[in-house]
Amino acid sequence: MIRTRIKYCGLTREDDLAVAIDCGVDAIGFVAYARSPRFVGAARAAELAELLPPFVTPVVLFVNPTRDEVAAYLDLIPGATLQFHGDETPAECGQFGNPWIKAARVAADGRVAGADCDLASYAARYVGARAILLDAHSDGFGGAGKTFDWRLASGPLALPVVLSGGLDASNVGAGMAAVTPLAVDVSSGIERSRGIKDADKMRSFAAAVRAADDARHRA
Ligand SMILES: O=C(O)c1ccccc1N[C@@H]1O[C@H](COP(=O)(O)O)[C@@H](O)[C@H]1O
Repeated sequence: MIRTRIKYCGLTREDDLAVAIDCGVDAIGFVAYARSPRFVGAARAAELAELLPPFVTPVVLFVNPTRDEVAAYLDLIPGATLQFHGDETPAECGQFGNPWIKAARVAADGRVAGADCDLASYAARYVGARAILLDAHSDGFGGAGKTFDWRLASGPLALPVVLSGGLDASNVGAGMAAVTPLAVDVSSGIERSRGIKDADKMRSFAAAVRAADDARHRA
């Protein structure tokens, strides 16, 4: 039985990274969106990525970047997976040759914000992605700590699902039961303040994911 992968996103500090690694996470996200309070520049992201052990994937998160912005991160972290949260086209996401993930901002009516289609059509459109990341529609482009109606994501999609948006230790098990994602991704729910992670919350979140996996395997 495959265990649910865990990605912690928006890390900015070495101490937080050490705890995340100790939690056994599979991926760490660095935010390359300059308007985010979790923003880290390419050099700082590379410094942090250097500390990752083998088999923990660095992910760099963009919102409508220029080609040069992405290239600046890839120069320093060539093996990074790219995560796109804006209105990037499939061709724009795929042009770097790196693995990439496309975020869908799910609105209350099941439509994908900025795309005027439902989730199934959106996933089919981005079929070159490694996965579709589901986040709640919010005023910004994501990372708002807001959940969406998980029932909207219970049907089959053309891509593996990364469940995200307002997850924390108290609700991630329910989200996993509703969506059966490949992975879960969290930022706000493991923070003390924007960009500053909380060790206890990181540990509780990982434990909650493991407990939900164990419960599913026993059922
Ligand atoms: O983290 C940010 O500031 C951010 C900015 C712009 C787009 C996405 C962003 N974060 C990602 O959003 C999801 C959900 O985050 P949360 O757990 O609800 O805070 C996650 O993938 C973040 O990495």
